[in-house]
Amino acid sequence: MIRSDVPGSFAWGVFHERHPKLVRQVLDALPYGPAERAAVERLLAESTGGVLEPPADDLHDRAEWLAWGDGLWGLPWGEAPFLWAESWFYRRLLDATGYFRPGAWQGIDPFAPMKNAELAGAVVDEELAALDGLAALPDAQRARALLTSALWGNRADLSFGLTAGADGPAATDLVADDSAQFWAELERTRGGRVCVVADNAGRELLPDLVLIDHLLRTGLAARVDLYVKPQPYFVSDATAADVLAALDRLRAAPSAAAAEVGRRLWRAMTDEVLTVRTHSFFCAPLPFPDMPDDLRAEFTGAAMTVLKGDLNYRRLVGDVLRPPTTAFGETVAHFPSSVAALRTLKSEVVVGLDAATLARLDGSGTTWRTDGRQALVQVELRRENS
Ligand SMILES: O=P(O)(O)OC[C@H]1O[C@](O)(CO)[C@@H](O)[C@@H]1O
Repeated sequence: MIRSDVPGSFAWGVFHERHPKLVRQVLDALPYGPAERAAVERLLAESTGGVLEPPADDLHDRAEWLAWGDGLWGLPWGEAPFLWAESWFYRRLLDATGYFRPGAWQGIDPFAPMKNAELAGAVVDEELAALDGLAALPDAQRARALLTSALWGNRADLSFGLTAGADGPAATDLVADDSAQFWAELERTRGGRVCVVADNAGRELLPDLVLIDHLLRTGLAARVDLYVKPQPYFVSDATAADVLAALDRLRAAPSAAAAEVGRRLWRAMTDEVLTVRTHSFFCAPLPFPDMPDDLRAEFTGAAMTVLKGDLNYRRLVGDVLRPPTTAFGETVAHFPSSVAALRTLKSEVVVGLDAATLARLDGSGTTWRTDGRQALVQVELRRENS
């Protein structure tokens, strides 16, 4: 299990380098009062040098967190599993900013200013304008381009931008590519239900929505269930409000093709062909094998579940350091439907690489596991359910 108590490690850097910058951004972006500011600063101090204080009495989800943290309360933060500690950090940040408490800040997404700025950027118009050029392409070629955009859209993650620099690294490599299998399976199950577990809002969610429109428009999916977070999480993770903002951005885009995608998706939502769904599990500090039965039942029978992004990947294959040549299928046998992971590599976890690729990456002298320059499309089929 990865922990964040080794100075210099990636996980240590997330708590000791990334979170302080994030906290500054949050406090600069909204005029929180002294009580919220002090609570956020206390959280930063606790999470970088203190112990895990048990949840306060007034937390509405106190009982769940007490149970999830059983055996961890009172330990230094770095001794908790990395994914657990990150998840608790974001839960506590919402508490500190008053997100759940009656008052002026209730329901205010502390990351909204960053998400809004990203969505408003001129670069988004440029990205959407590219859709006009894709319209004339044959379906298969357009499909490839849309999958690629959804995949690399994961690089636009705002949290990642905090350490990667404004432009981020260049997209250079696909370390595993099951995309042919992805399209072949969707063709085989044509007309089925596809689940998409979203990751980030803004520049990742836009290409995700365009891909969903393609699946619906071409009949590869008759229905799509789009899963988002029930509350702000990991900085840029998409909530239902972010889906609506992205839909508006598409509908109002100068690009005719993008605006048409927005209108089609709007209709798809009103017709319940596209449903936006959520579940408290998506903000729980748990891996997918521990998902509750009601959510498991929703994925069961889907023709395919597409899991976007790094965090979903960690929850899917486990936040542990396995030999990277471990078969992907071995790590996702717990999942109730066929799965496709679309992810750029932004944490140390990776499986399903072939030995030659691994040797090349290890010999490259780069921080390939975490620098976001590599991406993967990994598919595992569960045919008895489709
Ligand atoms: O947005 P993504 O692709 O899930 O990536 C978020 C990643 O950023 C990190 O939070 C690092 O801060 C990783 O722990 C996490 O996997």
